[in-house]
Amino acid sequence: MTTLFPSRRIQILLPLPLQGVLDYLAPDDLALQEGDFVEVPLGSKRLQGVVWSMEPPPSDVPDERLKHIYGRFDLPALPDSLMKFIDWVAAYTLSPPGAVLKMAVSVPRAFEQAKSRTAYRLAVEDPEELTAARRKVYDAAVGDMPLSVRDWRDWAGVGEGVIRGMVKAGQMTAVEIRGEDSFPAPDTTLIAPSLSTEQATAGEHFRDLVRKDKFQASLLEGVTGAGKTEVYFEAVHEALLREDSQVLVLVPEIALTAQWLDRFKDRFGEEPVIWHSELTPVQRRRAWWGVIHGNARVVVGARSALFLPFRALKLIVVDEEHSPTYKQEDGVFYHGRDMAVVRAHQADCPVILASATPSLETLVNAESGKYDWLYLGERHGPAEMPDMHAIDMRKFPPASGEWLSDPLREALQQNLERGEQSLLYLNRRGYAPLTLCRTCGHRIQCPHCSAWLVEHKKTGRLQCHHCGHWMNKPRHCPECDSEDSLVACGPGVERVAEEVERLFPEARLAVMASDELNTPGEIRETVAAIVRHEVDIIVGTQIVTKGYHFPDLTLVGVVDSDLGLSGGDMRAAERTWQQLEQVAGRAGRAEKPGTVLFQTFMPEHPVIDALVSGDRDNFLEQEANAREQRGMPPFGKLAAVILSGADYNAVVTVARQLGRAAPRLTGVQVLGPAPAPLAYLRGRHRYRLLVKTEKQVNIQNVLRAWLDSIKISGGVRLQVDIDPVSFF
Ligand SMILES: Nc1ncnc2c1ncn2[C@@H]1O[C@H](COP(=O)(O)OP(=O)(O)OP(=O)(O)O)[C@@H](O)[C@H]1O
Ligand SMILES: [Zn+2]
Repeated sequence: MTTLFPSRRIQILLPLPLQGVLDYLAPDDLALQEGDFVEVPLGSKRLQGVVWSMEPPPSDVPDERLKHIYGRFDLPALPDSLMKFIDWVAAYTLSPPGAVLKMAVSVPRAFEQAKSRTAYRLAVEDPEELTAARRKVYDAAVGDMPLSVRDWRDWAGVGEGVIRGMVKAGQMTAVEIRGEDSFPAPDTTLIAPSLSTEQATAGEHFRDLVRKDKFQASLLEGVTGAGKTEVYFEAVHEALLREDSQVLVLVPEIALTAQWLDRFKDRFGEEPVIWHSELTPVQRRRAWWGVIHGNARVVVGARSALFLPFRALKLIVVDEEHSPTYKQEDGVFYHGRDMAVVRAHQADCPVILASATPSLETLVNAESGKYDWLYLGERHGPAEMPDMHAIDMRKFPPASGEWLSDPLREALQQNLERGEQSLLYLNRRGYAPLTLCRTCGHRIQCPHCSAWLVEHKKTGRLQCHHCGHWMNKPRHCPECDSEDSLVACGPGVERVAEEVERLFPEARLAVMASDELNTPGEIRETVAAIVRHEVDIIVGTQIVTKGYHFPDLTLVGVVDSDLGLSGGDMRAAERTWQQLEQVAGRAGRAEKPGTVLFQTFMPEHPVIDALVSGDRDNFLEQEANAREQRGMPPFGKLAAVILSGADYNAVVTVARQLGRAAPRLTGVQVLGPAPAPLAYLRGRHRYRLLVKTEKQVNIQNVLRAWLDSIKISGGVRLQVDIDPVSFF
């Protein structure tokens, strides 16, 4: 094609996992700047991309060979700080920049002009009068956001008829919304709760940092129930006092933050803008538009919110910064907490990492003075830290097929009699983790994964927790065909709940696990029922550890404190301590004192000792020393290379090639290849290699040189995980 108009060469990044930017031509008279959204031809397709550079370096491709862009979208440009962040994340994680860009712009119909449409908003006067189904809808409402009938249906997990019925009954009102409708601004004039001295000191420190308007990372550490949220709300408030400012709060699991949202609304009069992967397309688009146009002032979201196009980010908060859910382990592998610090650096604003159980990585940075370190040593109000005790299961073994020891049973009984709430914690979904044949010893495995199938009694199924494969529980052993010979081994929450029902038939029981509580609405419902004290005993998995505040909950029993301690990776002890400290932290958060009982076969284990004695400093110091001696993070660097494929031989061949080509450099050590602990996952065989380097080594360069030297074929997928968190 000959050029009719004078044009210039620009570089476009497309949201595709291609290697880099592509050169295009743009007409001279089209006002363009870096960050602009444009439409371009690629092959036979029309694609949306972003102008990445207006001054591309010289290339061998002559202008005549280049294609012209079609045009520019009427959207604000992608902010410079986000473009830098995308490049940085791509380089750090060894991902194509386009794959990272995709996370920032994967918004349905982001580029179209919005059409107006009808949505419905709740107008319920007295929730007590609602039918059970309508109550579900009411409880599912997260904020005042109007939704379409279909979105309400999905969100609340009810039929469309329920929604239409509510509209008819005047319990919902119709509103016309446009995709780019702006969000109401938070109210900064409301009266704040009065802070304790230590809360106020920390709060003032953060206000100061926000006023300075510069990058600074801080650790906000405080015992469970210390009121960390109130304290970082001070910083949020200060940031909101600035015109057009934006704030990002990351939380580990957005579906579980109903209580947090209520508190935000109490403090700022409005709901924040919510961002996570399960938003409906309309919600997603509206939030994204709000952020790029600047009227979304506070966003609370999952890790992916880091890639939203904030124009004027003045503060980032990472709540529960220790949480493993911040790590993304597919596509672009990244750690949300670490990337939040980078994002803040590029936006030149403060970042607050909050936790009662900070990660070792963050503690090391706080200790070295790199991060500011604020500490809250006391619970808010009259609440005291709970009493913690270990129950030595060697001395109090439960009968076969039972899981609660006598001391724990007695404590439950007494708590029931006092009319207080108890929580039994076991981080295992389902009824039993293993089904075994009594006759031949056969264990029922997933055909697609090297994992046992987990029995779920409620559905009568055996289910794989990795790939979702399931089968009905058979009467006959699939191996030896004996009838009624299959037995359930070990406990899951359903089985513990069964034991509680047997022991305390009069107690009102709630099971909280991600199986039972699928929709966010149902989780919200259960949480509300617990707060209303319509539940006496809760049996739950790790989803109950997520920052909940139940004033009448005074007893926490950990069914198996040793789960996760044996045979684990380098973070097993740290992670177990964090989980147990967090779950223990649910006890006694208001006037009534709390007790925590840890059932364990290893009462002398350092983790149990740290919990019971409260001497976490000593425990964490030992953990840090052990890691330092082995050159493990944060004292050295680590990366995992994961190979997978349907063809076992192809995977092994590539793994061996990589092993042979492993770099032999000082300060660099390659471990493996070895079959992954989960050697077969979703129908793919898996091998792993670990690269460990000294801190000053540029591990990305080492990896690039090494991995580029190998040709990968036979359908083998290679994934790089910098700073791996899990090692399965
Ligand atoms: N200054 C205050 N005034 C009134 N209420 C407060 C104050 N500080 C904290 N609270 C209340 O105390 C409870 C515990 O606070 P919060 O949930 O923020 O603790 P936390 O430090 O985040 O604990 P965890 O780490 O266990 O989640 C909440 O119900 C909160 O509203
Ligand atoms: Zn499976």
